[in-house]
Amino acid sequence: MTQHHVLEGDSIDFRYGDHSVLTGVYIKCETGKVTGLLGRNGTGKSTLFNILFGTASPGGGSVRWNSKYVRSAFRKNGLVSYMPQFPSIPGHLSFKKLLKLFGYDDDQVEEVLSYHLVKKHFTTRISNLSTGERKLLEALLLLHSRSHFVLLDEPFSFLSPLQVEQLLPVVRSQARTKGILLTDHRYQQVIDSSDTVLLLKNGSVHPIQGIDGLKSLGYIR
Ligand SMILES: Nc1ncnc2c1ncn2[C@@H]1O[C@H](COP(=O)(O)OP(=O)(O)OP(=O)(O)O)[C@@H](O)[C@H]1O
Repeated sequence: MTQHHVLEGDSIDFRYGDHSVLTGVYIKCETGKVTGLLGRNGTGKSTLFNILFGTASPGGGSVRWNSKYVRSAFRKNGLVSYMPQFPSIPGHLSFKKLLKLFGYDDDQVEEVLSYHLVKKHFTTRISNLSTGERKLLEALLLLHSRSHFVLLDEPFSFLSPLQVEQLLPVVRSQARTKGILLTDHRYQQVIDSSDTVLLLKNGSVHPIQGIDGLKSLGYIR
């Protein structure tokens, strides 16, 4: 049986100069679950992801893995993978070379090769793909990593409706063994794919129950 893991951000404060972005935020991500984070533009979702990943330091509060303080989560092998908002995989590589670079074993390579897009573009230079194709390949790459946690910043943006339909079941199936935290402006897809939905508003995180919850907090009309 797979061990249960929990990644938490607790009492997180973050500011850029005079601009307070996050105040006393608590967020939890656990293996076996998808946590969806919603929020309007500029509310601090990417900032929070960077703090959990360890590439930004909060002014206050802490990040914990299984109740133990963790300073730079990205430095811990196999702990957390992070897909930033904009495609970040190096353009001069092929997906095949990328898998080798990431140390994927034969089983992982076989898993990702089951996707039509991966098979079709296995040896294509990443720079020769469309933004949507790059984004989908990157999401598939991270979702099949051996990390306990996967953070996906806007995985559905740039994707066509069909690509979104392809990605959703992968998110769900990979959450059987991983903890997935995702944020996206396609709120219906976030609601559909998440076990827990949170809204970041005015620097704080609020638990949300479906569309009505989003309406009552003014995220949608
Ligand atoms: N380097 C920076 N210097 C100053 N302010 C910044 C910097 N980066 C981001 N901000 C501000 O911090 C706030 C949070 O930004 P962040 O990118 O985390 O928001 P977001 O919720 O991810 O937005 P979006 O949905 O548009 O991607 C915004 O108001 C933004 O203007």
